[in-house]
Amino acid sequence: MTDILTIRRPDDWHVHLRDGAMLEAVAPYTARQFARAIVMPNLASPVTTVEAARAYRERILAALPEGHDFTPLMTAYLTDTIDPLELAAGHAEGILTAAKLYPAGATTNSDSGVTDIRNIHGALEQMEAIGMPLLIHGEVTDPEIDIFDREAVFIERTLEPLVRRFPALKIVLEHITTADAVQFVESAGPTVAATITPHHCVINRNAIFDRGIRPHAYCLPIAKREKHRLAVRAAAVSGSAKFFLGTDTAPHARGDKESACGCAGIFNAPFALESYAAVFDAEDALDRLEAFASENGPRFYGLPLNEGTITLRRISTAVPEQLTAGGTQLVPFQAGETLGWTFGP
Ligand SMILES: NC(=O)N[C@@H](CC(=O)O)C(=O)O
Ligand SMILES: [Zn+2]
Ligand SMILES: [Zn+2]
Repeated sequence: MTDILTIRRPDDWHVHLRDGAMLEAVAPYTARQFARAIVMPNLASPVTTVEAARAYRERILAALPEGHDFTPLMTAYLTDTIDPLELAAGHAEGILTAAKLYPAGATTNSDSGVTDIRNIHGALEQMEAIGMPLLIHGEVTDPEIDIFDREAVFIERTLEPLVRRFPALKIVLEHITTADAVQFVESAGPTVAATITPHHCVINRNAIFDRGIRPHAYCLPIAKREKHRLAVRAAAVSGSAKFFLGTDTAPHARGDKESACGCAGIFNAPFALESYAAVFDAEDALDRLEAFASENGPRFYGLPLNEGTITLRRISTAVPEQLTAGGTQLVPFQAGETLGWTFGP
């Protein structure tokens, strides 16, 4: 039995660091466990320009603890009117690592997102030409489509045609939640990959309605039925280079979650590696955690692997019921549970 697991320093390929007081409250958690993170651009005022990304990166760096060793990798928020040359300039300068497609209305702060994929064909052509990855929140927004089917229908209606039209475009289907997504990514060519969250490996949709309504288990894409959780979890631990770590840590203040119209998002940054380690351990796949957490992502993005290591020890960690930072109350994923692993440098 493995009790001490030392792996190359990992990265988080999907995080929401927010802004202002919330940024200061949450950034240290991600910086504690990860060397780099792909930072989502869905701020209240979305990050749509190189200047906005540069300024946001500065605010993130200013929010980090003294002596940190963390690099935020910035993304641009695609809109119907995004300028392809802005993306190219930001990518060439090393400010914009990737660009993010939010179908308008699909999730938190997506109102300025894309209303019709044809509106960004010019941007996608540009990105394909320069090797800039496209990151996708893959859900249709058609209100006729059942919320539990929105990812599968997006794959069929939008993603399949997109991959055919832009065969060289690097695409990351973010936070996959269905067997359909796993199957699509596995059967696609090497330009298509996916991130997997800890929560979609751990909970199915029953968790949202466990003896009452559970706002802290609500996120988008919403957790699906058990067979989908098992497929996503199997993909994460499979060893396939197409799947890598992206927590989708998405903090909202406790009061905004526990509300008549609660916000979507699960805050898992504080114990993300402990959560993933428990999953890989239960699947007898601890030997594959390093590839998932530290190798597959940078290889797909074409970035160097990190130097240095982190260590996970088989020592239990009690996840607190609540965390308070700078007056903000946050409920972490798996609050009140005990995880079998502890992260350390
Ligand atoms: N995942 C979520 O439920 N919420 C994210 C947005 C997103 O990643 O879709 C957020 O920004 O709150
Ligand atoms: Zn999303
Ligand atoms: Zn997200």
